[in-house]
Amino acid sequence: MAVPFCIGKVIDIIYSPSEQEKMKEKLTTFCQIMVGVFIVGAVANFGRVYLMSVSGNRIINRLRQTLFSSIMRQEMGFFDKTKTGELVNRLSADTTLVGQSVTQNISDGLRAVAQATGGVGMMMYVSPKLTGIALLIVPPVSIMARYYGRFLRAITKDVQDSLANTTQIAEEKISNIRTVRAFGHETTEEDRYNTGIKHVLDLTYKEALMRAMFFGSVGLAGNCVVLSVFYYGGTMMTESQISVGDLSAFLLYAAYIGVSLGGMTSFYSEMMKGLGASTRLWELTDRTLLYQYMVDIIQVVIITGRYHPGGIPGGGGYPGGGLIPTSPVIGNIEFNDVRFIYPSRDDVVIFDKLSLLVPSGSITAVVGPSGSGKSTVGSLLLRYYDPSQGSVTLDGEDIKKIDPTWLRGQIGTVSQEPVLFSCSVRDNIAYGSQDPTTVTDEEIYEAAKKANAYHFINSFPDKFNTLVGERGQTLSGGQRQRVAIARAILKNPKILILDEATSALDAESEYLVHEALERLMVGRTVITIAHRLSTIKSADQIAVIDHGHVSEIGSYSQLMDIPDGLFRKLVERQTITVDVNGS
Ligand SMILES: Nc1ncnc2c1ncn2[C@@H]1O[C@H](COP(=O)(O)OP(=O)(O)OP(=O)(O)O)[C@@H](O)[C@H]1O
Repeated sequence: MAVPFCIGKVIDIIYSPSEQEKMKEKLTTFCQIMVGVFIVGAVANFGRVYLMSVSGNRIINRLRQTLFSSIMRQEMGFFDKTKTGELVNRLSADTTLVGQSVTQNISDGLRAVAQATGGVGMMMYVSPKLTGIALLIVPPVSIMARYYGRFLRAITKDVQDSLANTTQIAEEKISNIRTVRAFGHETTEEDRYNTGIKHVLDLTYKEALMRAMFFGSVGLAGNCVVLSVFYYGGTMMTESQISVGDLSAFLLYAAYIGVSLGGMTSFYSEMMKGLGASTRLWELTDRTLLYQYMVDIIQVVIITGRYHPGGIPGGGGYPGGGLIPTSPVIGNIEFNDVRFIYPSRDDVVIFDKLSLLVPSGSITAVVGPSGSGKSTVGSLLLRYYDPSQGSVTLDGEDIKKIDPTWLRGQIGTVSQEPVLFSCSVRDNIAYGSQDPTTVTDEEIYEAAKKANAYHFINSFPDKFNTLVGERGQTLSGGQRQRVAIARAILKNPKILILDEATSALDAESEYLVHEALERLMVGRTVITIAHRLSTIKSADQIAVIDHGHVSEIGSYSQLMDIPDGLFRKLVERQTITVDVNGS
């Protein structure tokens, strides 16, 4: 801010009637001062750019961490409603936009504000009268900025929402490219994506129009002010109210302010964009951090009568907190008059007064028509969801009171379509352990052997280091199942939930999977959602779920003896599959 002042002084020195030597001396002093000012300015600029970039990037980093950890802690109902692509977009695009607002923008904006404030101060010092004229720009620009800011904030929110939508389309279709291709819908999907992107483009056209109008108007207002200053300043100089040096300095300050006004305008618009984009981010982070946290804490206090500082139960999906039973798990599970409705579909009652006792160490086969709620039994036991009425108990303790992480640590699952992560076979098996980094190779091999997976893994060129591709798609269905079984074996849980694959594996694969499962089931409490007659026959009890409750329960022969029984009908209709070997 010293530069225009110094230049003004230099001009006055040049125009002042004094001796040449004295003038030279004064000039040298001023130039020396200016060199000093430039050096200080350069160092300050370096510090500003470097520190603001570093701190800004740290803010983005922290924002991403908070958002991801918030997503990880949401309840299952949230994931039923929210799409993956949208969340990925929030994590990448929205955080970047908010990040840009705080990095580059705050730094440039603060600089512009400081420059404008300093400039006005210096102008006041040089000529209060002319400053009064220059400041006439403030009211119209403020009014415009207010409306423009509101508009920009709203439209940025819309743009980010639309972008999240299109990312969602892309993510879903890319990750399921096989299905898209099998149905020959590549062009349909392209069109759908293009429609989404076109919507984003249309919104940005609107934004561009407003932005152009705003910038144009502010520029015009600025130029009018400069013109007025020229006019009045010129008049004042002819009347000797101001020196030529002061007028030059004043005009330079006005130019400085013009530049910083431009900076402030883009600072303001980027800030509004950042605020628009951040709306959804805060919604997501606050959802857990405040609302869910409070709800869960209150829930724990009501249920357990105690306050658990880390105590956020897992009905909300939140890991950690709740009671950790000190006695070893026996494995008695009981569903008592459970009523359950999925949060994302609140008009359909899935269970009403469902009661089921699963004794420790026994195998219970859950059967029933498709959509009757067999898999939901497992979801309730894992506390992905909580019943709205009734309770699920483990060894007599309501699982709502128990620390969900601990609870899930006692339960192993092998689902119909086991999901593997896109890492090595080894890492996928090690994922079964509470701390995958401490698992030894021997433990991995042992688990793979028990799961009948050792030989096929060793036949791969990279053996246990073979990468399985996204969701394990480079493995066959039977191989995926056996890796999932190895993972469950490594976990060594007291309780097992098996969701039998409905799609038939070939005889060899079927045999190997079946044998591995039999080995896995020994000495554990097992709930198996069974589709094959052989699994059902080997169960200690069979529970038939129909119309939201257990309609029949007993052994295979007991249920087959019920003349008009549902189980008998299911077997006769061959809804339950007879295995390849005829059992
Ligand atoms: N996350 C969810 N949100 C809303 N409704 C759901 C959800 N998951 C399942 N449902 C519904 O709940 C009902 C029971 O589903 P569930 O998967 O438990 O049935 P199932 O007996 O295991 O079916 P299948 O034998 O066909 O696998 C179905 O009507 C299903 O549409």
